[in-house]
Amino acid sequence: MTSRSGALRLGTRRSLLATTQSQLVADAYTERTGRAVELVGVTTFGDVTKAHLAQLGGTGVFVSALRDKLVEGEIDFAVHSLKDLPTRQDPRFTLAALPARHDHRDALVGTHKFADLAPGARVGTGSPRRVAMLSALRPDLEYVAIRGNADTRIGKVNSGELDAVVLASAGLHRIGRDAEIAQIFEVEELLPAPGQGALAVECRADRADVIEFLRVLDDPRTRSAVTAERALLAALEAGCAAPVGAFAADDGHTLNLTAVVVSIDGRETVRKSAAGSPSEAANLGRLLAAEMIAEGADRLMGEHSH
Ligand SMILES: NCc1[nH]cc(CCC(=O)O)c1CC(=O)O
Repeated sequence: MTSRSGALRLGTRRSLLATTQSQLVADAYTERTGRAVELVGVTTFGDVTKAHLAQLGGTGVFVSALRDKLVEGEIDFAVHSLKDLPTRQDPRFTLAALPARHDHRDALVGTHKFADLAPGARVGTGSPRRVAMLSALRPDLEYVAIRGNADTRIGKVNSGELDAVVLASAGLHRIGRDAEIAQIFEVEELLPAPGQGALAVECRADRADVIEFLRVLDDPRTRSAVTAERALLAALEAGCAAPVGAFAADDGHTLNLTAVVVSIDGRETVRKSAAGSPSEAANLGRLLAAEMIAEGADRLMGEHSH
């Protein structure tokens, strides 16, 4: 509450996805509390050097620039894509709210559905997880590593350089590009990244006042689901580039978690599900990870672990 107007200051990167996500959270906060939120643009090193860093394990660059502003007291909170946040908790910060997740799935952008792509068609994605799982379904397609924001990626389809690209459905909806979706993959076909589609509202752990204000944005069922997904990812000791998919859903009574680890060529898979109490979400994730490791999941991850 340190802006002159008394509004909470929300620091945001300047990309279209980041500003849209921040505005969504700001609007939800204002709607629920009647209080204003002031958006503060933060230019990060990662934004200046464009897409390259984001692929070189550089998502941390985006996160840490906003965290620096939290530490300096220039902003009160920040909104991240949860799947870009490292699973290792930094004790200086807390996830004050995990708003309701609306779509966790991956989407195919292009003119054809996945099954209708011609053999040899070129499908763009920068994610080893997506390549591994899609290769298992369609080993006859060519998977092309691509970088950059959604706009750049979709541009490669419109220019004819690629036949399709795979992106998170949630991001496409948020930036208003959902009309270009040819197909949404169900989790039986393509398990999303842990935390995909969820937003993380982060503030300093020592700001009890801000934590209290932001609590209204938290959705307990989303929190238990993504807690299980991220505990599993952490227990697998998988790096952000590892071919790990996970999805959990909390119906209010039971938390169901499904996870998969795929070898990079898509030929070998360890896929398992477990159910438990939402209050034991982290334990459920760790338990399932241990079972998957016992079945060889760590060997499949190979060079992509850590
Ligand atoms: N890794 C980049 C990233 N981080 C969050 C999203 C989309 C929104 C989300 O998953 O919450 C994306 C793009 C994508 O994977 O298509």
